[in-house]
Formats: sequence, structure tokens, C-alpha cells
Amino acid sequence: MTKISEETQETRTGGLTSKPVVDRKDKQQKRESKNVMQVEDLNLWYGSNQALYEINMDVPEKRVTAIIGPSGCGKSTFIKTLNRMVEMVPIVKTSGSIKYRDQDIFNGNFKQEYLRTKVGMVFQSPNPFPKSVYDNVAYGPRVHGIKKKEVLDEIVEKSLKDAAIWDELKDRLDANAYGLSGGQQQRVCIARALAVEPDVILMDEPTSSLDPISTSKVEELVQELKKKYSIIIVTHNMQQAARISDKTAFFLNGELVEFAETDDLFQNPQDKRTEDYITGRFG
Ligand SMILES: Nc1ncnc2c1ncn2[C@@H]1O[C@H](COP(=O)(O)OP(=O)(O)OP(=O)(O)O)[C@@H](O)[C@H]1O
Repeated sequence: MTKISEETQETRTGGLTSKPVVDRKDKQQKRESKNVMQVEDLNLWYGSNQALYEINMDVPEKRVTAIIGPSGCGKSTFIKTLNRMVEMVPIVKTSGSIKYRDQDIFNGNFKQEYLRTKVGMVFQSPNPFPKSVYDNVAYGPRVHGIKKKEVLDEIVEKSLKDAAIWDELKDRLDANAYGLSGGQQQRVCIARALAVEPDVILMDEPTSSLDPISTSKVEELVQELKKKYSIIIVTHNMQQAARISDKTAFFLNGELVEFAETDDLFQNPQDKRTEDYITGRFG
């Protein structure tokens, strides 16, 4: 078995030029029922700097997909491309295709608001609004035109329950979310994402600012959430990827080097660069 290094470091490697993507499709297709998103030949540039190269990846439904790789390899850029948030940077250009449930998200007829509702996002640092817990969770549904108090009450309760924080906060719904612990804030942000009924949840290092107990609560929550949602999680922590994900994608220098069942990727990497990375030889 290949030994996973304890932690990744904040460095990049250079000069690795061999061909990308070892995708063990046979095994993959046997184990998977359906894909919720399909990425084909995706390239992305920030101005003249190319950040993603020919990415091909099927995102499985109701499973956890981890994205690992050294700092600057394109992990955040990649997941922000999945809900087109990356295009908030005006110099971004893309080529290739991304499908959400067989619809091309770059097609002009595909509404971006709909995409961002269906493909929700949770960020690295908890970012609640300076409002009550209730108003944070009710925010999205209100934007979508839901006004009735009974309906909002129901959504808030369900979302907080699904984010495994209802019991802790049910008597403090009027409290300002800023007064909560970091771990509680992050679960409120997850509840806020759930309140608009997403299908896919993108998580960009959601536990990197949390203590170990809050981290394990979020990790347990991810296991619960995958019963209903498809989750893509960027993590610097390979132990975390090994613990919570079903599939793992290893990115390096903007390339998807290897994408496989998590156990396979960590125990039997097919690409030398993956092996070097997970054993801590670089990055
Ligand atoms: N807004 C931006 N404008 C220009 N270049 C950017 C921008 N955001 C990211 N990049 C570049 O794109 C490349 C990929 O960055 P990205 O943040 O996606 O990597 P990452 O793997 O998520 O890194 P980290 O683990 O440090 O968060 C880097 O070279 C980075 O400098």
C-alpha cells in the first residue's frame, strides 16, 4: 500500500510534462450509477495565463468527489468553473464543455441564476451575513420570492436540520450569526446553501479554518449530505480526502493527472506524479 503523507505543503512543482488523466473508466462505470456533471476538454485562462488544461471529468451523483493537489494547481479555479462563478473575474476565458444534467451550462439559454441555485457553494472561511441565523437561511428562498412565514419557517428548520445544527440553534434563531463559533457559522452557511434546494454542493476547503471538533462535525455532515446531494470538495488535507470521499481527483499544474475511486488512488496510484504527491515527495 502506498503511504499517504500527513500533510501537503504550500509549494508547486515544475517541469512535469508527461500526459495527463488516468481515468479507470471500466471500474468506474461498474460502480457508478449516474453522473450529475460532465466536464469535457475544459481549458481556462486568466488573461494570457492558462490555469486549466484539457480537463475531462464526470462528477458522480450522490457521492463525494475530492479535489487534491498542491497550492496553485487549479483546484479552486476548477470548482468555481462548475457554477461559472470563476467568470466574475473579467479576464477569464474558457473553452470546452460542462454539462449539468445533460445541459450545456455555457449555452446562452442556460440561466446562470438557475445554475447557481442547483450548483451551490460553501467557501473556505464561513461567510454568514451580519443577520440572524433565521435570516441567513431564509435569504435565498426570499430572493426566490418566497414570502409566507410558515413556508420560510419550514425551510429554515429543514435546512438547519439537514446541516446538523438545528438542535444547537433552534432556540437561538434570532441570534446574530456572527456570534456563533466558526464551526457553527460554517454549518449555518451550509444550511443557507441547502435552503435553495441545490443538487450539487461545491465546497472549497470548508474545514481549513475550523478546529478538529468542528472539522469532524462537518466531515460527518458531508457523509449525511451525500445521501441527497452530489458533493465536490477541495481539500489540502489528504487524510481528509481519504476519510470522506468516494472518488478523488489529483490536479497538478492545471492538469487532471489522475481521477479514480479514492481507495484506488491512494493505495494504487497509476501515475508516478500522484504517487510522489500522496507519499509526500513533493507539494
Ligand atoms: N483571479 C485570478 N486572476 C489571475 N490568476 C488567478 C486568479 N485566481 C487564480 N489565478 C491563478 O490560477 C492558478 C490556479 O489557482 P487556484 O487558486 O485555482 O489554485 P488552487 O489549487 O486552488 O490553489 P490553493 O490551494 O492555494 O487555493 C494559479 O496560477 C493562480 O495564480
